[in-house]
Amino acid sequence: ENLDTSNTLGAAGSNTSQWVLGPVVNTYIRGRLLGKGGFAKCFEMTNAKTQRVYAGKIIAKSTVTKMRARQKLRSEIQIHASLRHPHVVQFEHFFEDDEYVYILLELCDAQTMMELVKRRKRLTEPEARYFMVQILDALEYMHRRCVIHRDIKLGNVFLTRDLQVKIGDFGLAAKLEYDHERKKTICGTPNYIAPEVLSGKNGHSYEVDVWSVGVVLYTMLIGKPPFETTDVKTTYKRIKANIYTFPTNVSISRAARELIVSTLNATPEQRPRLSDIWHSEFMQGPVPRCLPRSAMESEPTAA
Ligand SMILES: COc1cc(C(=O)NC2CCN(C)CC2)ccc1Nc1cc2c(cn1)c(C)nn2-c1cc(Cl)cc(CCC(N)=O)c1
Repeated sequence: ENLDTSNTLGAAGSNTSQWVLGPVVNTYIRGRLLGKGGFAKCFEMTNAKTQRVYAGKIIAKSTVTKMRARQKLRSEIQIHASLRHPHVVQFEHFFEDDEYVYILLELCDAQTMMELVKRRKRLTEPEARYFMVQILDALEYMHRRCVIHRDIKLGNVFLTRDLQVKIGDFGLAAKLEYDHERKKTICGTPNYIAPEVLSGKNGHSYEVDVWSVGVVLYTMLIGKPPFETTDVKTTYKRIKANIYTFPTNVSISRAARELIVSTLNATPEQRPRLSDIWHSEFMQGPVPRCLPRSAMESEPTAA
């Protein structure tokens, strides 16, 4: 191989890729396709030497042609690479060659909370608290580092084999340069988008992640998102008008309802701060220390 110091892709077979990292050659075996998202395809990638398996997001440069999209990708990599936390997907490495950008990330064997909630229909309140603790932990860490995730949704809450939460996908994240900075724009459509992002009047900040936590909590307990409709425009109208209901056939505690209502406040300043959510009545309830693997399939029976 040309042992130059840049990360170049050695000439190898289609499923194996070699990167010459200065004197060290890293060979990765590309495995099965795990899924697609945005410009990326995600494969299992195994480091031939260490046998460690990663989630490798591979983006064809030919699809990321506009400066805006390239800047977004650079920003995702820059922000994600700067984070290290037990409940944030670990950013391992990133390489590029003439055709592709490769982002090696921590593999989460149990996929995301979207699959879990789909399979279970809805979660119990103790289970929701178990996940909320880890999501709040990760978000407090990000906010302390002036990072807003801006796309917190079930599909971005990844789960390890032992059902530990790992927040991923920093494709819509933003780093604030100073504390009271208000972001004016966001390119891309967050699923659980906050009203102030839609109106764009006075910018948005950390409160958008609190809004999304409310949407995640509602979705875990009810089984579907509060503003979901068949078409995006109607969903946006409901978000702007703050129209959502608690279905009568699903019973949730008053404390859960109160926490959801407080986080889904149309006025960002009136929402609780992340630190306030810890002291909400809902979060004082019992929190399982861990969840049995069977929670992926059925409601844990009271031990
Ligand atoms: C073993 O680990 C996984 C397995 C699967 C899986 O079984 N996917 C099946 C593959 C077969 N098809 C038919 C159904 C889904 C899916 C995800 C896994 N793990 C897994 C996937 C991961 C990550 C960590 N860990 C990270 C970080 N980013 N991504 C990532 C990245 C992209 Cl671009 C797209 C997707 C899929 C959509 C989604 N949000 O889940 C995921």
